[in-house]
Amino acid sequence: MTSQTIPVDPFDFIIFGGTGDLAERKLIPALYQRQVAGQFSEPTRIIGASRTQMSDKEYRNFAEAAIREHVKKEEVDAKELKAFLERLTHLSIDAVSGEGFAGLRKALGETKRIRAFYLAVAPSLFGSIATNLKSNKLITPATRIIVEKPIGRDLESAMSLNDEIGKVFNERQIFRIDHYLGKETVQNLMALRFANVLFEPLWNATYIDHVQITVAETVGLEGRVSYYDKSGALRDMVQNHIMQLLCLVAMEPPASMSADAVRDEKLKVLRSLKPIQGNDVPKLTVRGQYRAGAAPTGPVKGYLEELEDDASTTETFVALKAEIANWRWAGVPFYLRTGKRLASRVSEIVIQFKHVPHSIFADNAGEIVANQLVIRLQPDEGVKQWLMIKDPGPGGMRLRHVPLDMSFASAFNVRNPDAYERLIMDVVRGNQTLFMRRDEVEAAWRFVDPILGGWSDGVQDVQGYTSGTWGPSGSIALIERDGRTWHEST
Ligand SMILES: NC(=O)C1=CN([C@@H]2O[C@H](COP(=O)(O)OP(=O)(O)OC[C@H]3O[C@@H](n4cnc5c(N)ncnc54)[C@H](OP(=O)(O)O)[C@@H]3O)[C@@H](O)[C@H]2O)C=CC1
Ligand SMILES: O=C1O[C@H](COP(=O)(O)O)[C@@H](O)[C@H](O)[C@H]1O
Repeated sequence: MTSQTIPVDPFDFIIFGGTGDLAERKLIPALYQRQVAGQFSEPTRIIGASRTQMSDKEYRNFAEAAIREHVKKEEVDAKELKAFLERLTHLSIDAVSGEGFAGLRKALGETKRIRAFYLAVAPSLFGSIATNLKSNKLITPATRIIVEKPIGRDLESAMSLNDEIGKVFNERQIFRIDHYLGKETVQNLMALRFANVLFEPLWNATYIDHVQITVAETVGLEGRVSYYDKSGALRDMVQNHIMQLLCLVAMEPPASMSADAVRDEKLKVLRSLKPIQGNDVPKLTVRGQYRAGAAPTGPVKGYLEELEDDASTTETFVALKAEIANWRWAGVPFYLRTGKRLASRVSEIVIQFKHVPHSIFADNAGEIVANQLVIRLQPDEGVKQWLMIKDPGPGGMRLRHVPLDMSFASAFNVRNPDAYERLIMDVVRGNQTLFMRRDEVEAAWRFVDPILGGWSDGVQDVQGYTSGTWGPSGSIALIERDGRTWHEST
């Protein structure tokens, strides 16, 4: 039996926003997959809550449609689907007026069972849901609350959101989701670093020239217009997902995999980031916005046309050069970039090692290319270590650059679970290792806030880039100024 199929204790899972987009596309399909994996014990129950009045039957129809739309056809099993749908009910609850919470109390009853409240609603509702849960005596010792990003739009709002939740729940009960931490390859990064003796001695400024983190998307707004235009790529992707990836690459070995051991080390990285502020903002950051062009799926509109507002300066692309001011990383740049409507969908981390200090080979042996480790997070998850070898054959000493290539799909013939599957089960198990602690979220905002401040001073224009390319020319200039180039992500 693998860890994916060890059953968890019975639990009650309540989704506030149970009829919303996140529930439909991610939460319900993820829960269904865990049913199929045999991870639920009886009597596990799932309650969708939202203001809309609907019968249990109507909610089950909604869930079935979500599963049929978002789970591969061959993974939908009639018997499992029926058993899963029987666990589902719907309650009409208004988070603001408090109407319906008494009904929730009645439905849950007096039980010691694990109780998880997933807040898949706008952050403005977090405080009133927490207060209503408390005043309706719905919080038991086995209660957990899961909150989605965005946790604030700057340090101040993040702190007040954390305060609101913290008035009702203690930190041990709060699970702040960053779904990137639930991705298989992101967890693999920890295995690669800390379960092999090979890399750790080289994992520092003596041997590493620089690090690149790319999270590139080909999609545009996907209907999330009003959220995205108020957010932009820095808040939407860098403050959370990319900062978390950077922490996992840069942190010291934690004492154990316990939640606080890992999170303490990540926090130290965030606190060691050199601030980017004032005159450094235009030098070290690039903001871009996509224009009309060709996506892999065909011609697409520009951001402003999609938005129907030609005054917006919201960035859909960010590149920045970060530095970590500590002994391990002093002088090693971390180049970060993310954007929508880019040339291909790829998320990867590139560790660029330094050149050998001296070549013993003749000039005609060919160039010695510095070693590179490429950790591909998605798609085609895997790890590629680029090495120099001798070209086979009798032609003398000719050097060749080749990859040691480990593709997870061909190495392990198993389904790659969605991040939400792993994270939801971790909530039930009470394991917070892959969830963000309050101080981490706030430290990430402390880094991001001065950049946002610099941008809002208007000294740095948003640069247009054609959809289907790798972003604005400023992004290429940012890294080429340092005599380096972006890894060609294909
Ligand atoms: N969608 C996504 O991919 C992602 C979303 N998120 C975050 O998750 C949260 C939910 O997003 P999303 O699902 O897209 O949002 P939607 O707008 O699609 O859904 C919102 C849900 O909240 C319910 N709701 C609204 N007001 C109330 C209320 N007063 N009381 C009770 N329920 C209410 C709605 O139902 P009803 O109107 O019937 O009450 C609906 O079920 C947001 O914070 C978002 O930023 C984070 C990452 C990704
Ligand atoms: O959190 C978010 O992530 C998605 C990208 O997630 P992925 O798992 O598909 O890589 C992004 O599209 C969205 O804008 C952002 O809110």
